[in-house]
Order: sequence, then C-alpha cells, then structure tokens
Amino acid sequence: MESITTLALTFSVCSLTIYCVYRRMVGSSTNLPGPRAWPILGNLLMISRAKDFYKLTKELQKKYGNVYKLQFGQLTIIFISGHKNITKFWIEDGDISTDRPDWLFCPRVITKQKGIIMANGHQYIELYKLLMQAQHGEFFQKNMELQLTEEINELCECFSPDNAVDPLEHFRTSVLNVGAIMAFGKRFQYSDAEFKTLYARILYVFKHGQSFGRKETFFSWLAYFTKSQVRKVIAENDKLHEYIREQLKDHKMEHNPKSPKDFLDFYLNLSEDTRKDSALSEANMFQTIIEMFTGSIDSLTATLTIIVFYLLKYPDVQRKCREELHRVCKGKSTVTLEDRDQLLYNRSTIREVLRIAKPLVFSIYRTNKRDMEVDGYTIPAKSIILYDLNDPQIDPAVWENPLEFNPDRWTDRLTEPQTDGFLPFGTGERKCPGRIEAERSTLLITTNILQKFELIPEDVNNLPMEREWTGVVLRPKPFKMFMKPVKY
Ligand code: HEM
Repeated sequence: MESITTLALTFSVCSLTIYCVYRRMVGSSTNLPGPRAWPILGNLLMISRAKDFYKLTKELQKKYGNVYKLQFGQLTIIFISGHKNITKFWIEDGDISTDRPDWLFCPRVITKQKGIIMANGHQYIELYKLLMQAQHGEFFQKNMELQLTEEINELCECFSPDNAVDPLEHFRTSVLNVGAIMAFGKRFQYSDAEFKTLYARILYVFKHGQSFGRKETFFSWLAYFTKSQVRKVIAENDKLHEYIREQLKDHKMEHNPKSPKDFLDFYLNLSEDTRKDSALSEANMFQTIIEMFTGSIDSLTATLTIIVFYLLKYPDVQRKCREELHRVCKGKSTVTLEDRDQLLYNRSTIREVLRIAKPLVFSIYRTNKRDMEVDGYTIPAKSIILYDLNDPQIDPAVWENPLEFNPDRWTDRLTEPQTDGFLPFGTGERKCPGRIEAERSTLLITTNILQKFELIPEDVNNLPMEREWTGVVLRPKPFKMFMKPVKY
C-alpha cells in the first residue's frame, strides 16, 4: 500500500513539474499567434530547418500578422514588426521597452553582467554617455581620421586591377582596426602578431558567444556538458579583459588629460570618485570595449560590403559619386571629413543603401517593464521581444517607390536630424552607441576607395540581389570585384 502511495506521489510530483516547466516555456503569452510548438524543443526544428531565418520570419509575419511568438526551447520570443508598432514602442512609449532581458543565460555567464549591451538603467546610461562623449571629442576625431587614412592605404594595397577579390574579409580586418583606433587610439599593421591574436579572440567571442545563435541560451543545462563552447568563450572573453587591462596600464603612463584620443583616455579622464561608481568600474569599461568590437564587426563589415555591392550593381551611381569626389577634392590625394558637407551625392548614396538594404534587421533582444498592448494583443511584462527594424524603411506611406534604389530621394532630406522611417542604427534611447564613428568611417572608407579606384564586377551576371542571413545581419551573397586605379 505504502509503495502505491509513494508511486502515486512521485507520479503527481513529476506531472506537476513537467506541467510547470511547460507553462514556463510557453509563458503567459499563450494568447499570441504563432506556429504550434513541440514540448521541450518548441519551434527549434522549424527554425533550424529554415535556410534563411529572416525569410522565415517574413513568412510568419504574413501568416500571423505583426505580432507573433516563436518558441526557442525554453524561451518564448515575441516578434513585433510594422512601422506603426516600432514608432509606438521605441519612441512614444520608449520608457517601457528599452531594457534588455539581462537574465538570459549566455550573456549573463559570459559577460558576468558587465558591459553595455545587456545593461539596464544607471549602468547603461553611464557607459552610453562615456562612449558618446568620446566620439564627440576633438582629439578623438582627429586621431581617428589620421589613423583611418593609414588604414585605408593598407586596405587599398590588398585590392588589384588584375585579380578579383571578395571584399568582405578585407573590410572585416579594417573594421577591427576601426575598433582598435576607437578603443586604444592606434591601428595595427595586418601582419602584426598582436593584431592577429586580438582579431582571432574577438571573432571567436563574437561567433560563438552571441546569445541568438547559442543553443545554451535556450537550453542552459547544455553548458554543463564538456563539449559546450560556452566555457571557451568565457575564457577568451576573460583574456580580452586582461589584454585591455594591459592597454590601460600603458595609457596611464603616457596619458595627457588635455588631449583624450580614445575610449581608454576618456575613461582615465573620469575623476577617481566617478570611477568608484560601479557602473564605471574597470570590468564594465573593459566589457564595453569588447562589445564595441563585437557590436561593429558584422554590422560595419556588412555595411561596407553592401555599399560596394550597390556601386557595382549601379555603375551610373558609382560614376556620379566619383565625379562629385573629383570635383570636390580636386588636387587632394585623400578625402577628409572637411569635405563631408560638399559630398551630397556620396552621402545620399550611402543613406539610400542603408535604407534599402540595412544590414541589421532585428534589434538586440528587448524586454518590457510593463504589460504592452499591440494590435489587440497583450504582451505581458518581462517578455523577450525582437523588433523587425526593416518595415519602416520600405513603408510606402513614407517612401515613394520604396523598393527602387534612388539616392536622389535624399537630396532634400540629408540635413534632417532624424528621418521618420529611417533607422539603420535603431531609434529612441537605445540607438546604436557607435553610430557617430560608424557613419564617419563608412564615409571615409568608401569615398577614399572610390576616389582612387573604379570598381568592376568580376561577373556582372553574378550579383544576385538576394541576401544571406549570417545570424546577425543580412548581407549580399559572396561576389568578387576588380579595382582599377583611376587618374584624375
Ligand atoms: C554601420 C554600422 C552599424 C550599424 C548599422 C549598427 C546598428 C545597430 C543597431 C540597429 C543596434 C541595435 C539597437 C537596439 O537593439 O535597439 C546597435 C547596437 C549596438 N551597436 Fe551598432 N551599428 C553599427 C556600427 C557600430 C559600431 C561601429 C559600433 C562600435 C564602435 C557599434 C556598437 C554597438 C553596440 C555596443 C550596440 C548595443 C548597444 C545597446 O545595448 O544599447 N555599432 N547597432
């Protein structure tokens, strides 16, 4: 009799546990539409079978509308699209939805809750202020421009009129140097052993550490198996902290508070008292620097690649850009930021590429402080949300013939501080904190290349408009180009 009672009790406890786990998985957002989810796995089979995740989300949007949910193992993720919805949540009700879900397993164990990307409240605000202050600094800008000129020279040596190259890897190397200039005030020669180690570490942490692509984010128990890469990501991330600590030591020795030229200088310029604030601890600053590298490595590389792709696809636009450069920068061997205001067509072209083919189509995970109403559904507080940032950029209510690539549409809009429907860097309070440097570097790299080279596709018939999803960005499928030096 006793054993029957024990069995019944065990059965009840197990059933209750399974039921609770299932409820936790499905969450309280059961009223939201979405494909049927399997127990434990949720929709992971469907997601892993999809060749292109972004395309899948577009199909689901068509089927279920602008709000639907997907079950990633134990996590429910809510997808929100539509221009009106983005404006409502990011601008009108910005205070509700600017937070990150800081409880997600991977970022929590890898970063130990340091840094900016997963930070909320005071920690986020203080780090964001520091990054923005640096990018506005006079010496920071001067040093950036000087070092970028050297960077562009070394980059251009990799290109050739006779051998077609795939620009992607070359741009990625340059983007890492853009990060190094911002963080440490210096770029590295590509052959430098220290650079190669830094490059490999950043890339490893970026590739294997992002929460979106890591299965441990959705099944945290996997991290306890010896084969999990999470341990190696943590170790590599820790080594990056050590590296930045060494850089800080060197900075302390030669620091001139009057001419701060990089993030570490700006950090050292904070008073001792301010640095006692845990939001501005060394660990937070170091993790933020790592995140500036990882935040830019795919987004900026993809942006440069997409711009070059459009210039190959639209040779007339390329020609007009170069004509403007040669007219504005007559007699100068380099394009500089001084020329910026006169480079209207070049800037319009970059904007138009970022509108029509923005690389970062999703926000980083957000969470809502309170319940939110959207399209007739209630999104319970503390949900995990991904916003699709693409819809506003091709909304016919804002853009005439939105799918047509037309740099001229920017002629009268270039000086507007914020254009409705244009959010390549996100919008509202959580806008990309690297956007100032991203815009400057994009302009300098592309215009300096165009000033000196004609870009010619290796195979004009092999420039498919269809883009591929990398897990973070949408970018063109691999293509090759020749770079023919031009005289002017
Ligand atoms: C053209 C290139 C770039 C594009 C299109 C881009 C776009 C974005 C977008 C859309 C977000 C997400 C905002 C959100 O979730 O709400 C973001 C966040 C971020 N970006 Fe960029 N970005 C670029 C370059 C950079 C660069 C150069 C850096 C660093 C130097 C950087 C660092 C970051 C960081 C750290 C975040 C997370 C900020 C946070 O948690 O609030 N990005 N970026």
